[in-house]
Amino acid sequence: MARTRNTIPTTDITFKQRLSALKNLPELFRLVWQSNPSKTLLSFLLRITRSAMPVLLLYVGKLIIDQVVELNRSGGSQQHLWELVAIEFGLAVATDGLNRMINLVDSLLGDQFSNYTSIRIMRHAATLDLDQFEDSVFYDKLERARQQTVGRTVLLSQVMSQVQDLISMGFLLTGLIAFNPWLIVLLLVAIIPAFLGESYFNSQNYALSRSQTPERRELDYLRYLGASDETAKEVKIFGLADFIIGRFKKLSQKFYTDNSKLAVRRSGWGTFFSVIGSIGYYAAYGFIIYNTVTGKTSIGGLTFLAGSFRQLSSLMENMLSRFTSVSQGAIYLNDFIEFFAIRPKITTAAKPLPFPNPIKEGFTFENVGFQYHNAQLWANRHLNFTLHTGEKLALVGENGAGKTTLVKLLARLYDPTEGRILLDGIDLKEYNIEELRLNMGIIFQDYLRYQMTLSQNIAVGNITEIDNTELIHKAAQESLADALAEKLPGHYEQWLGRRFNEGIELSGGEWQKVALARAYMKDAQLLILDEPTAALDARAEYEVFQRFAELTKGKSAVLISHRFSTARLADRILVLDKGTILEVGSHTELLAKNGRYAELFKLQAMGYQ
Ligand SMILES: Nc1ncnc2c1ncn2[C@@H]1O[C@H](COP(=O)(O)OP(=O)(O)OP(=O)(O)O)[C@@H](O)[C@H]1O
Repeated sequence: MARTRNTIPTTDITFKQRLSALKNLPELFRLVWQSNPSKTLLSFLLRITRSAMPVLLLYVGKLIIDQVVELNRSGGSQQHLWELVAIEFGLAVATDGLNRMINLVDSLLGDQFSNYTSIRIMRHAATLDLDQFEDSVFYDKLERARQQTVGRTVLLSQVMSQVQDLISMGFLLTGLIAFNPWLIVLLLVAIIPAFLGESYFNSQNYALSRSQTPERRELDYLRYLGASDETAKEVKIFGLADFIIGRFKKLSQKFYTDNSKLAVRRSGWGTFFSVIGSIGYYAAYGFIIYNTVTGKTSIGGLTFLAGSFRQLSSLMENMLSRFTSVSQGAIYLNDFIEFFAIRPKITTAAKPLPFPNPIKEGFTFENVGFQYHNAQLWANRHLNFTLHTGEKLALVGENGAGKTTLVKLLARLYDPTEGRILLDGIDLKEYNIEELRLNMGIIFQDYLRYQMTLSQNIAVGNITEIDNTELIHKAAQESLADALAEKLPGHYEQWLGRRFNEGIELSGGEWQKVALARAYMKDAQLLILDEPTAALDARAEYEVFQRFAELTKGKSAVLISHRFSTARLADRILVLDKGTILEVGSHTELLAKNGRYAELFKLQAMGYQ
């Protein structure tokens, strides 16, 4: 499906939006706490202790200098001086130790947090509807939520550092205010322009990166097309390398140009603001020196105040620039939170009915219509028929006639846009959805080729039976995949596909037999095979259907096939055209009718003559 371009605003993100994004931080803390409460607490305690260190070090430094000056001037015992030096040494060692512990705890916590959120994303994604995945706006959101796993870990340690610096500042400010409150004004003058600049450029960065999401996805796709085992064959045969590389170059160059323009502007303004910051610092420094020279402050006081001012200004600068990235991270967090706020529309009723076992009447389509999200045309319309218990129904029709969509509706991968589907006279929506799917064995034409072992590939049909070797072997026998298992060096434990080292690639027909075995893993009441034999050779197809007929005796089945040799085996055939039912009947009835079915059947038969 062609994805529409996401309508992302490329305008600036205002300061207000930035502030309001901070409301996401409690949610971040909640998630961090959930991923590991004890490490979160430890990190917090370590940071609080660490935040007292700068002011303590400066203060002890002041006492040392004043003591040295005093001893120089009037002599006396040096004991107190050396005690102070020992304290400063202890503080310096403790600061270093705390830094290392904070880094360690943060990185361990970050890893756990990242795993925890990745698992939450997968869990939530598993609850969502198929059509939500097919919606490009949703897809972009999912992509950003996924990409931001690392970003969120960084955000976490930034927020923690912010808290730590804030407390450090509180300590330092107390000292500075006690000396002269005007120094605070100088501090603000030095810092605020830099903050506004940072804030502006960060919002530009965010808007740019957001607007680039669809292109970034295309770049990833091109990277995959250009260098992957799955695509190599077609890329070679069609000589697509230059085409793909050309498109990649064009897109990546555009990315580079947009990003570099912004980076250059940012760097220019950054230099300007840092000069302003230096002016503010030296003005304050001069003021303190003047006070020292005129005897209002001791030399120890000079080092303490100058040190405090320098540290405060760098802390404040750090905090303010970190604020912009924290708020930016918080805005990104929106995507994450919004992703979790998406609720599936296809759900189980509040008081679901148990799935009937056995099914008495069957599935009845009552004027069912379905239109895909963003599609102009209806994929199915005015469907009225009953799939009776024990009946084998074949769906035939040209490409795009709506056959696969019809079975997706049966499995409630989508709900009808109009009309309803009844099971034993009751709306399908009233039944437990998990039970419904448990009672259906479906193999789609685009089934997955899991890069796993043969036995796992079969077991996915009923994953709760993954350790039931007997059942897996039986399913393989029924789908003719057992001969394949014998042939493979690792038999049922043979790794399939080429992605991993010991993997062996299968032929299309062999894969299909493996996929078919999945349908036999469950004792399903309804079997749906969507073009199950397209890749099988004539003998295999004949055998598969012989067995299928035996194995599904008394069960309902829906077969989608373009091969009339397959379709004719069904009790009844539904001929679909542009989503609606054109003809219904058995093979003989439809031939006698001499309509579309007869026409297509004769066309195919002619091909064999
Ligand atoms: N995920 C989708 N989003 C939008 N439109 C879709 C989607 N899947 C199918 N369609 C459209 O719905 C119509 C019916 O598709 P469907 O896959 O049901 O046809 P089909 O009869 O199974 O075709 P085929 O024989 O080619 O497998 C087609 O026009 C197709 O373009």
